[in-house]
Amino acid sequence: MEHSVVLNNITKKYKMYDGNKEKLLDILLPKSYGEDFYALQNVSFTAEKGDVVGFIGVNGSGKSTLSNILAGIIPPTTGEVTINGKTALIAVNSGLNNQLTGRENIELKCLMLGFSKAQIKELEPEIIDFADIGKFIDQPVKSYSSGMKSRLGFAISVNIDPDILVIDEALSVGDQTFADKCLDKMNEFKAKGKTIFFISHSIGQMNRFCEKALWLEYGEVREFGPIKEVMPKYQAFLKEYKAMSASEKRAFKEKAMKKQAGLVTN
Ligand SMILES: Nc1ncnc2c1ncn2[C@@H]1O[C@H](COP(=O)(O)OP(=O)(O)OP(=O)(O)O)[C@@H](O)[C@H]1O
Repeated sequence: MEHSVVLNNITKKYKMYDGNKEKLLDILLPKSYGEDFYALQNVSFTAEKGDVVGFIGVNGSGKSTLSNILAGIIPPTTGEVTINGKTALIAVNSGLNNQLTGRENIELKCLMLGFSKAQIKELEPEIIDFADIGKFIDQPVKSYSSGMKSRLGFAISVNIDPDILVIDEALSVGDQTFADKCLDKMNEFKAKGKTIFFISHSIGQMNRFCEKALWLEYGEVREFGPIKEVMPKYQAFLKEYKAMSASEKRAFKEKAMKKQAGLVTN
């Protein structure tokens, strides 16, 4: 098997700001808390070429942070990331320059990836056709709806022929027709043996599309394995979590936040 992505002991640490989050921590952790916040802690896993991995976990567990690290958008604080191939991230509100028009964004992204002017000229109509956003292609991206941004982001990412595709909630905006078109393209990529990381709030979509699942719990890997084995455990956890009383939920969240603030290690 050929390794596509190897993550070794990845940690992503953020500094806490003076915003609501700090106030929330003040309420939950009145005694003391670190200034640091660990969005990811000691995350290690290997994905083989052709793996289709779903990231699962409750809100704030680190799925998008991990996607951004895989796509090279942000670096980890510590740990090693080995990526064999060209990665493309498809996410809502990510990777597009708001000041530039859609067409200029296409050109910029392609230039950054090392495409020649001639290659860009050839690719551009395909991307514009896939995005299907009409004359908005020559308007600045800041005037786009989130669905339009997602369409353009998806169109660019799938047409630059990446080896590794990271799809973060991109199908949750926009209409069903476009989502179906994207799913077709994703299945085409899967059939070609490309490596795919997929985040969706739809458990059905994850079960249908992914072969493996990485379950993140407040920044740590709780399980990684075949989705058929991991998803039922995650769903059992969700059921248990939903059945908790308000005080049990609070205790669970408090423990997680202390962990993420680096105050407890287990
Ligand atoms: N730039 C940042 N500065 C500080 N904290 C951040 C930053 N980005 C993310 N975080 C925090 O890191 C944690 C993980 O966030 P992330 O967006 O990766 O989670 P997620 O699993 O994708 O959540 P969701 O399902 O809600 O999208 C969250 O508590 C979030 O508030």
